[in-house]
Amino acid sequence: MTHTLILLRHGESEWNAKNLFTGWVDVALTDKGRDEAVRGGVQLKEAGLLPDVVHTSLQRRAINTAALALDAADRHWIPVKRSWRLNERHYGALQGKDKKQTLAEYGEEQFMTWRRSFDVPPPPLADDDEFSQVDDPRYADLGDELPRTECLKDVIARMLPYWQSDITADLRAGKTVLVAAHGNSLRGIVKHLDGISDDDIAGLNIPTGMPLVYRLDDDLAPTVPGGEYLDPEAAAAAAAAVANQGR
Ligand SMILES: O=C(O)[C@@H](CO)OP(=O)(O)O
Repeated sequence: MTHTLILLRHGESEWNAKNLFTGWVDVALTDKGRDEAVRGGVQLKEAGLLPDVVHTSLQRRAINTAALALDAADRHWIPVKRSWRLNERHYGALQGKDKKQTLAEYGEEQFMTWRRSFDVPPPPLADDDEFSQVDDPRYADLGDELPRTECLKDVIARMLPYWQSDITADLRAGKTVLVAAHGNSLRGIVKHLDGISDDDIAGLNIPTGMPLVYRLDDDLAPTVPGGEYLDPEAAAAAAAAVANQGR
């Protein structure tokens, strides 16, 4: 039996458009981002890929992307499950900072270490920072698990328990599963699925609003490594633009 998993990064957010490090800051989609989400849903419908269940983060850019895409695919009625474990990587003290200015101030090596190294997190965000989540009611139950910064390794460590408990359960039950999440939480899922090395994952970027489809075998291993974008050319160009942010 083949299992179908669809990964969808949210459409362009207001801070993507402004080129700011975002992380756990709960910014909205832009008009372009909403259009991307609708287009992603139309593509799913045209390809006959109809989700039976959707998993999202607790952040409005992913939540609203899922709603818009599913509405466009006539699947707005399916069950929704949400978890903070699918949130974007917490970007620590970089949250709210301009990517171009950060590159100019700290140089290429430090900038790329913070953006794409596997195990070096940015400096932690202070609890009294305007972009902190310490008083956010949606994370009130997290206690000591509430991050102040994360590297990709940390994201994978907090994402995998949810992958194993909830997402794989739906896949094994034969459901077509949509995961609407974020650039770095989805990079974590892709790294896990494709067995990408800690070094090589630095070169993988996920574009906004473009469904990435994985067909998985009984061991939940991809039958096509890397999965398949429904519009591969547009996805490659958009992923290159993500890689070049700050330049
Ligand atoms: O700012 C962020 O939270 C992420 C995703 O937009 O950026 P980056 O691609 O630089 O990790």
